[in-house]
Amino acid sequence: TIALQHGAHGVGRRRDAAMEKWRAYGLGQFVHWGLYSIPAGEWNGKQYNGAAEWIKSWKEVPATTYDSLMYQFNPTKFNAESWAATAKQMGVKYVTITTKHHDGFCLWPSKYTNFTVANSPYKKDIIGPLVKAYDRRGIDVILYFSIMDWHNPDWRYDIKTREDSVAFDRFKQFTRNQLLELLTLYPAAKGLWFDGTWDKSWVKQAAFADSLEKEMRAMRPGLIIGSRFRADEYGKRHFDSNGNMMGDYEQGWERKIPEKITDVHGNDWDCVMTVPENQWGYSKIWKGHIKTTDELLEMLAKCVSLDGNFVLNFGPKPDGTLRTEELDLAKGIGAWMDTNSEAIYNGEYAGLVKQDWGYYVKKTGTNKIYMLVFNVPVSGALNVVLPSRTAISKVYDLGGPGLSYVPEEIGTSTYFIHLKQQTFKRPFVLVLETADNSKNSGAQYQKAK
Ligand SMILES: Cc1ccc([C@@H]2N[C@@H](C)[C@@H](O)[C@H]2O)cc1
Repeated sequence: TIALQHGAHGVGRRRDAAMEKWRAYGLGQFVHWGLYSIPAGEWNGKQYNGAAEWIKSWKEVPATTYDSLMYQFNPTKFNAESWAATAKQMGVKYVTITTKHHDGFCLWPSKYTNFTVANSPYKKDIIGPLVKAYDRRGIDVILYFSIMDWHNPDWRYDIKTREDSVAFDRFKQFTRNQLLELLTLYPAAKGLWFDGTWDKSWVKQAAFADSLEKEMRAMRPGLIIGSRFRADEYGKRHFDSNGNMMGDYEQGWERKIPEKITDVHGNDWDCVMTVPENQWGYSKIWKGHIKTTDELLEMLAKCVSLDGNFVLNFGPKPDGTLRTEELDLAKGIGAWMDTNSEAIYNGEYAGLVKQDWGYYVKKTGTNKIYMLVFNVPVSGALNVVLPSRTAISKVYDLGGPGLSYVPEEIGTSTYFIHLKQQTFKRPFVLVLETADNSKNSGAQYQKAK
């Protein structure tokens, strides 16, 4: 291994209560809201074909004109309680909220810049009410913060000259000031979700970022920070020069999901996902495929089955309301979670052979296995292969307590669970209770004929 001053400071998973709680969340919500929500992907009647929250980077958009959107920010219908109630009904356990995106506009009244809600017609703090509304419903809050800040004249993409270095030193102090300000103003926040950290200017700040991370963790014991915040002294991001993960969980799964357990290297991780192909901020027109409730439920199941959390993005409208499509998805996911959330919360990788019918989830600390079924085979027989000397002692359906199943043993620790009905309208969950078979002779299952 290479001697590193600013590499990963912990190897393996954090075992403290705060991180164990994060690991158990299963389902989260992302909220992208800011000035970009006003143009919503359109400028002078032309469609921006990138992600709506990146419209300031479009050559058609003069930066100063974009920044004057601050004088239009007046979400008269914003109600933090209704956003949090929607999230609660959906069954999310944590929410990640943009405090400042790349454009530099702050949704809290920062005293380190004028480019904040305080100088908009709305005037009031947005972050405070959101933290309160979500937190009092038992939904933990994570604050999204973009290091890259297109509004701040001291921002640099790289540091080439003395002048760059002087300016960027000011920028680093500004960044530290804003982060300590956020932690001070919103002590209920459980973590920080960093973005905008890929440019050389920041990647070169291994020492500064490392000491800032230490300072923030000292200020807020248990604080959760992902792998995207800082690079090591060789510029390695997410995983340091010895291959150890930076931060507390892997933040690489943006709009993509790992295929198999070896893809996640035994680390914690979350997947952040958009409803359309690639829009985080509110976009008037959603082009391409819009994910359905069942698609999103399958993504959720896949993430939890591979030891991760699934975080679905909402892009509220400039008036502060949520768009219909997102409200409908929240309802659809919430309805499924009402019946099946037991298979999502406190779930982890079950270590069983993956089958075509769906995903296994093991309840942390138990021998309870959930089968989240998305693809019913024509045969109606769900194949289950358990570790040798393990038997199924009981199977039941989370959705219908009356329905029970008798597994047919077709080989050593290998079963078919025969489904009685043939049509299923919704994904469903079977619960397996397993027992050590080595001493068990009277297991309740049919011997193969
Ligand atoms: C190339 C790229 C950079 C930043 C992003 C930001 N990360 C997401 C979580 C959104 O905030 C998006 O704007 C997306 C793609």
